[in-house]
Amino acid sequence: MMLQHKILTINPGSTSTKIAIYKGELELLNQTIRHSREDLEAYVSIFDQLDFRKQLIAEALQQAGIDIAQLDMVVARGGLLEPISSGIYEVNEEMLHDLKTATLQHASNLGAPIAQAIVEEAPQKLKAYIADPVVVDELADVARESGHPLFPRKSIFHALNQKAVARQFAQKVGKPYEELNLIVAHLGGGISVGAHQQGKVIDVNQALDGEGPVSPERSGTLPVGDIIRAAFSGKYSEKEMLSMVVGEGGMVAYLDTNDAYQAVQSVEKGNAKAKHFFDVLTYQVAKEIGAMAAALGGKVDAIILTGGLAKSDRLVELIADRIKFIAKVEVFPGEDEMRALALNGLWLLEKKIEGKIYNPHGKSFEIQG
Ligand SMILES: Nc1ncnc2c1ncn2[C@@H]1O[C@H](COP(=O)(O)OP(=O)(O)OP(=O)(O)O)[C@@H](O)[C@H]1O
Ligand SMILES: CCCC(=O)O
Repeated sequence: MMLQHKILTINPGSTSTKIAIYKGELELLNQTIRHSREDLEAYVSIFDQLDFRKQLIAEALQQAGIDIAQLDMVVARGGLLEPISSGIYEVNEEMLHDLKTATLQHASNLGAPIAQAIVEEAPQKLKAYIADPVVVDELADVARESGHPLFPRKSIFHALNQKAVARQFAQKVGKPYEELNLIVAHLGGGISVGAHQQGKVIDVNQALDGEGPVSPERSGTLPVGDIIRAAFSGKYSEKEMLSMVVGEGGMVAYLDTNDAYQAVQSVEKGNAKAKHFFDVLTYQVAKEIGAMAAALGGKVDAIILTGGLAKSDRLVELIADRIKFIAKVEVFPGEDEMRALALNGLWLLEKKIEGKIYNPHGKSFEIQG
């Protein structure tokens, strides 16, 4: 029987806020509200954009004829919280506090507070949730150390899309996700490569500002001694150094664009610089996949390529040629984070999964109903 729950999903990004409405698994609305650089520059911190973005969502819903009184749930993308296990979490005071005071700024920090503000305005009893935020942490103990006890590794990656495509693959091959060993490479503005061992991401590069392959907007792993010397050279401010790592690193630094689609097109037209960059990017992605194959002890059922860059046959081929000796390569081009949020909400409403409580000072507890 088709269930008819209505769910609003919200995904705040650096230059846009995406919203979608699902009725059961059916998508009724999927809209990207774009924010100009000038609009966002008016706000000192990402959190200051809360009312601005919430208001735009309210207007978009009104224009689409969606009444929040008809919603059964609001699910948003989670932000840079304390490390937590995979799942769907009800928005609570601790979560809102941690997001407001988060050291790392990321637009997804706005997901929970926007969702909460919307449910508070609803005439009916309505709850706000986040699902599989970027801080999902299932690292194996051996994967937690870096090379210095002061700097343990962190699990920050595209958990929402990685888990969603891994589950889609599992469904396709008719096996539970929890029985498969998969390597998932999310190739977007940032790149994360995760080792999924029987349903847990036991190792993954810290894709926000720490490790991994070069990507369209991020530098990935950099030679740390050279970075320290540059930071203390007096030539650069902290802000400039950080933007070399995220925002103005990677392809932006090499090719002066964050548009990988256009850059790949220019390779077809003979742009040697762009060709070299993508040879490097695909080489580094393949190396990271090799590392994750070792993390899985060589037992790999499949390698999944996903994200915006996986829409390019050229890039997929360059990566696949180097790693197909490990396992078969599956491609899930683009990302479907809105659907992944909605499905988490649906599974909760249908009681197929249980909601969790965000409580960073203890464990996550299952809640009733
Ligand atoms: N057909 C294509 N070929 C190559 N690159 C593409 C193609 N389509 C989109 N892209 C590129 O994919 C990138 C965006 O990917 P995606 O939408 O997964 O990233 P994002 O959501 O902005 O960031 P992130 O995935 O890190 O959250 C852009 O650089 C875009 O130009
Ligand atoms: C790794 C953090 C998620 C993102 O790139 O947006």
